[in-house]
Amino acid sequence: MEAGGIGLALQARAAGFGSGSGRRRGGLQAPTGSLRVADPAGPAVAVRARGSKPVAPLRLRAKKSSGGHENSHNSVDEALLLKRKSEEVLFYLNGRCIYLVGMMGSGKSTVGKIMSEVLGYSFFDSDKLVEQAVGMPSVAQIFKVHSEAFFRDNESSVLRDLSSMRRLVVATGGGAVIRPINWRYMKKGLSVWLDVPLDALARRIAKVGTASRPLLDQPSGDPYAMAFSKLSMLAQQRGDAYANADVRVSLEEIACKQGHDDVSKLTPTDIAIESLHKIESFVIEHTADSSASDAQTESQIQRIQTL
Ligand SMILES: Nc1ncnc2c1ncn2[C@@H]1O[C@H](COP(=O)(O)OP(=O)(O)O)[C@@H](O)[C@H]1O
Ligand SMILES: O=C(O)C1=C[C@@H](OP(=O)(O)O)[C@@H](O)[C@H](O)C1
Repeated sequence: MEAGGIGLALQARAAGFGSGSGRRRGGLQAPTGSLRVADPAGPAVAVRARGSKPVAPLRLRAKKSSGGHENSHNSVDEALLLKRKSEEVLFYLNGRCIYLVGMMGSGKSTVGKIMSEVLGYSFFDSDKLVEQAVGMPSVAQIFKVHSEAFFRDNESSVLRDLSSMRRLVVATGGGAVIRPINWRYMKKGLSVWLDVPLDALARRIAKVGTASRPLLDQPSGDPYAMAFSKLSMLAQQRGDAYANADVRVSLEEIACKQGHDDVSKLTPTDIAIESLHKIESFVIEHTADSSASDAQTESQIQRIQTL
């Protein structure tokens, strides 16, 4: 699927609104739904969950991204480096999707948009797709009106539907890594963990506020201290879940390579370049013997399932 020229219709019936044809999980009616890719060059491809009944499709234009960060390109050199790297990586990717994982505020959306732009991929933010599927304006409201479990069910449905598509960069929600089934979907493409120190995350979150992130939302207190303490707790609960990603992009490592130790000096473009570089190395290493690497991926998924 090429960026820009694709209309994406999200047909979804949210959990609890349906007639009982979906999976059951934890006492909830699991969501059913589908993402439909309508390619102007050909017929619409419907990827529908078995038993799901589509209702009024929501039209969602795959966004051609603009980077979205004031300081995304430091210099012409950086932009050229990014472009050159993306051209190399495209060859190896062969249409596979990229899933960005990482804690809240790690830059999945910001870096993901830059990557999608240079790769000519479409960008999707899975939180936004969940909001559309459920028909609510924000994740915060979904948590409040329904529950976290309801949100997670819908998140899994969105990832399942995305997993049958190609040429996407997907910014996943920070908690998508906790469900093994989501890894089965994400392993259809390449997953990239943006590993950002908690201190930097808390500083970013304190700057933008926590209203859109219900797990961090606090009515009072010092924004940085509250964000730091909640993020630390979540990081501990999530343990090694992020490390299931195919590649890890450590901001501390990038800063170190640049000869300093201040991750706040790194631009989203620096991080996008490093992500592409790591993806390239991973793919080269794992395509040497593709049948062996398929088996490796399957055994990795089995390990995740049994954790
Ligand atoms: N490299 C960076 N340096 C400084 N701020 C950043 C960087 N990357 C992202 N941000 C900012 O941090 C906040 C969270 O970024 P976002 O991309 O929304 O994270 P996520 O999608 O992982 O939750 C945003 O305000 C964004 O502008
Ligand atoms: O870490 C998490 O559990 C969550 C992260 C959020 O996404 P971002 O990582 O994009 O903020 C969003 O999915 C929800 O608030 C839960």
